[in-house]
Amino acid sequence: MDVVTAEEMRAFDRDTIERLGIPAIALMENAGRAIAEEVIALCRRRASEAGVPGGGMWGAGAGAAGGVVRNSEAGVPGSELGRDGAGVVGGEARHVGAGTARGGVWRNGAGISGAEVKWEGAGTTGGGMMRDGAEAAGDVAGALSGRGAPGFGADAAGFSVGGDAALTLAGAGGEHWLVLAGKGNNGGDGLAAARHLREAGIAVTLVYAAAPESLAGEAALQRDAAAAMGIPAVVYGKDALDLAACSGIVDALLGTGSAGAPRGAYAELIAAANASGRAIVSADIPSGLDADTGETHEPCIHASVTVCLAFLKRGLLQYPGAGAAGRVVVRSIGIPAALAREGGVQVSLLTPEVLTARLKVDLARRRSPEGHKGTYGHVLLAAGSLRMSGAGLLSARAALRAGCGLVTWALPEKLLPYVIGSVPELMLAPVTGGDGEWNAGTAAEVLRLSTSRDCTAIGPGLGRFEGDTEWLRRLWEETEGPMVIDADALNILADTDYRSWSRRHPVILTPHPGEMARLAGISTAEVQRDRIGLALSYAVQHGVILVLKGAHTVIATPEGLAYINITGHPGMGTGGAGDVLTGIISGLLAQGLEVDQAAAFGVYLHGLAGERAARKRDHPAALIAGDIIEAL
Ligand SMILES: NC(=O)C1=CN([C@@H]2O[C@H](COP(=O)(O)OP(=O)(O)OC[C@H]3O[C@@H](n4cnc5c(N)ncnc54)[C@H](O)[C@@H]3O)[C@@H](O)[C@H]2O)[C@H](O)CC1
Ligand SMILES: [K+]
Repeated sequence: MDVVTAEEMRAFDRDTIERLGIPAIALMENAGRAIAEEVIALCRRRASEAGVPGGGMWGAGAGAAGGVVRNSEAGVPGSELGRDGAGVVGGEARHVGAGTARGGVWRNGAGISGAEVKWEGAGTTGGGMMRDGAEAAGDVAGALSGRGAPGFGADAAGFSVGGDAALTLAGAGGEHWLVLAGKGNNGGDGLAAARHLREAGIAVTLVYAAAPESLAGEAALQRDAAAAMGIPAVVYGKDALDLAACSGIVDALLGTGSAGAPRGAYAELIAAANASGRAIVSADIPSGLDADTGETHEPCIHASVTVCLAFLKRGLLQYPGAGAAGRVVVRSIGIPAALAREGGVQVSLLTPEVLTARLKVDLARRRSPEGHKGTYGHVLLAAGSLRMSGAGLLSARAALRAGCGLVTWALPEKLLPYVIGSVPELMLAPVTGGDGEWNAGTAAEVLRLSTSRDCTAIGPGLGRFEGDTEWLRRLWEETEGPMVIDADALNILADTDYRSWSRRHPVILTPHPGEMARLAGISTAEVQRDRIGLALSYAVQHGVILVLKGAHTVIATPEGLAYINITGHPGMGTGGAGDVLTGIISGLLAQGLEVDQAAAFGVYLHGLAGERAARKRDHPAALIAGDIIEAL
């Protein structure tokens, strides 16, 4: 799945309209439908969670034709809102109960609109106007003939008609949604959605953030269509408004055209929507979110669901924005996905499909029946010190669990007696250093060890020592095979300009935000401000694979590509989890994966193992790094 910036989004929008000839209004209609479908899906989920039969919050029977539906459960008068000003003034909300007869061209079950209605079973196809929405979720033929829905056997001779299930909500009569509409196209999306919600029998009131006459282009067209349908509307600041007096809110205030912190009415509506306690469905992005960096301005919508249009936006994957979006659903609106590939989009969500199709990773990690430990490679690990011996053990064990054949752990000789037998599968290579700490004189020994290993990992529990920069430079320039640099080895790099160092084999750096801050010479807060942007620029400038750890780890490559991982668990914020990741990545490298494959797949597996390990604990806080290894 591609991940885009606001600018890329606008370019693909323009290309679709101008080159492919798809009218902008068509895209907006599709956006509106997608938003409405997700609102209806939320209503269904909410109703089923409330244990209300019939799929609707109030049950199919409650939707009496045109009747006033009171939703006593939520303490919110259902349809009275638009009638007597208990909530929203400015026109009456027309309440189309589920039972109200009205025509409507049915869409096929897949929810794909089309002029033709597909007749299941009868084998014939043809257009047709069908009865109202009461039977929408059921089977019209069955209802018409009074018999049950056609199954097999005696009833098979009849035919059935599927309805537009995605835009139908049993018990819709009790729902009343407010659509907060900005004056841009995000607002236009919301206005289009309002019509579809009305079609589903849901009462809707539009809340314009700006004077409706200030809308232009497609948004103005949507405004007029909504008015022509008699959808009630109020203007913020002119009409009385109580955002809590509804059953849900569509946030269509600001989208990718937003700049800076929300201002004026927009800011006030965002704050009021958050304060309402009502479920909020955001169009494209939560209003107040920076679509590129994930920065949340003050105020920013906290959505239950974000219906992201066409392509996933970078800001929805980066905290704090990722924490404001709720459940993110990416919906196609008619902009071809291929435009992202053709347009050179750099960032992908790290999914199994991306691992397979773009990184060519064999997720099954198939093994030859003739394989032996030599087949699966040999990791050299230069790590551990008297006070941090565990880091070496964790990395070494993780490499073995990741599937490599052999691991040699080079460690200060004084540690040896204490770790012998800790991991029987591990080979130990003591290097000289009397006091249990590393020293600059060990570079030659590590280099000698590296000549017969497939990759080298340096850093976990290493500590700092006199001459460590020159020590690392020798290893950087002279070790064979790919190298993984972590922990204190990263701090050594941060203290020097290593871009002058020569390197024949690729390098993976695995900093957490604090180590990244030191590497980039900025504050940790600045690192977190735009993780994707920073990781990409650093990886390209320094010619390394950069694994910027944290919630939604970013894997960036020297070629300017990035993958965003979303496996993992907050319980993984525990000492040693990074050492485990270093081991996993090294173990994959030893098995012959390329550096980008090993980094991305290693992060992905590390996160999955963390999720699995957390589930095994009574509380995820009890998760420790070793649990992650055992869950691989
Ligand atoms: N593929 C697409 O790009 C599609 C986009 N769609 C929707 O359109 C919006 C982007 O619309 P745009 O008109 O560019 O801007 P916005 O609607 O996001 O709002 C900008 C609007 O608000 C004013 N404004 C900007 N910043 C602020 C602020 N900080 N405070 C207050 N007001 C602000 C500004 O003056 C503009 O008037 C995209 O997100 C999609 O939802 C369609 O779906 C079609 C395809
Ligand atoms: K929005």
